[in-house]
Amino acid sequence: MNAIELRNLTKTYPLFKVDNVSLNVKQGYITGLIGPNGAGKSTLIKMIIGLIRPDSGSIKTLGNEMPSQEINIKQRIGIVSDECFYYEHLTIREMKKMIAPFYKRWDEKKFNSFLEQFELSPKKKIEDLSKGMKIKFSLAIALSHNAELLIMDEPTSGLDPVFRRELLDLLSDLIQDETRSIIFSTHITTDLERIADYIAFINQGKLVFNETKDDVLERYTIVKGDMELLDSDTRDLFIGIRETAVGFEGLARNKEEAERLFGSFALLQRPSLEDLIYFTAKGGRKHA
Ligand SMILES: Nc1ncnc2c1ncn2[C@@H]1O[C@H](COP(=O)(O)OP(=O)(O)OP(=O)(O)O)[C@@H](O)[C@H]1O
Repeated sequence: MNAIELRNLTKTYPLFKVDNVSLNVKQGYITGLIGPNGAGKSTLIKMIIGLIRPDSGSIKTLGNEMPSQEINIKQRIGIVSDECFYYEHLTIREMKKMIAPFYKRWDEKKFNSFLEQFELSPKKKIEDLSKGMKIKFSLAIALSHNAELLIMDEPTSGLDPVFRRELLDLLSDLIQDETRSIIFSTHITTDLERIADYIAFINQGKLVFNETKDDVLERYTIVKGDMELLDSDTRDLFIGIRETAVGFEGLARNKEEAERLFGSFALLQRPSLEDLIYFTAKGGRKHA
């Protein structure tokens, strides 16, 4: 089952295009959305939550089509973002009073207990909340109406390390019953290394891959070696290469082929998600 199904999604801006993206977000798992600055992550998320309309393509969320079944979808999803969708001059309590009646499955007790857990005073005005507090507030709202799908745009970027770790634990607990799903865009790739099951990688508006984290980190490899190992044939294996006075370091698209080509002459290491973004962006820029 898929929590989200994107088919041939396209959105064209004067200087940028989300280009024919098809992507399944699996139900019961955490999918991390990664990519360099300006890759199109927020644009994609905004299309999923109905803030902007695609030029073409289709979006199905929890089995319902956007935009025709948007109201039904909004009942069942939670959106977490530091972009404020609230009235700044209201207090947390006043804002909650406006939001809660919209949700059929609103749980007041749960909301109050999240406010306590997140150390948010209901008397505080939205405009006086820090970036991290705004994320905590939108998280409390999202978790208090039993959302089946959480859509999170950089939820951990404004959080201190202690709460960030707590949030990641909370998200891991949430998906344990396998009915809930989370899509989570972030630049803090170590968060995804900790909790994501799937990684969807976007670069320059195109989907590069959407696979399990383990498959991704197994398939690619970092290669470190002397410059004389690089010729026109071996260079083809690399998505991106960083050359220095003493040698090179690159991301190879196929670990087995790198092992066959370089044998014991180079050092092969498991990449991090950050390596994937760094070398893909670097490779793209070099050949642009
Ligand atoms: N309303 C708009 N009009 C024109 N261009 C836009 C608009 N919104 C976004 N863009 C452009 O679309 C591109 C993708 O932006 P987007 O915010 O989706 O990227 P992102 O992957 O979320 O980046 P970041 O990691 O920096 O947040 C950027 O080049 C941006 O300038």
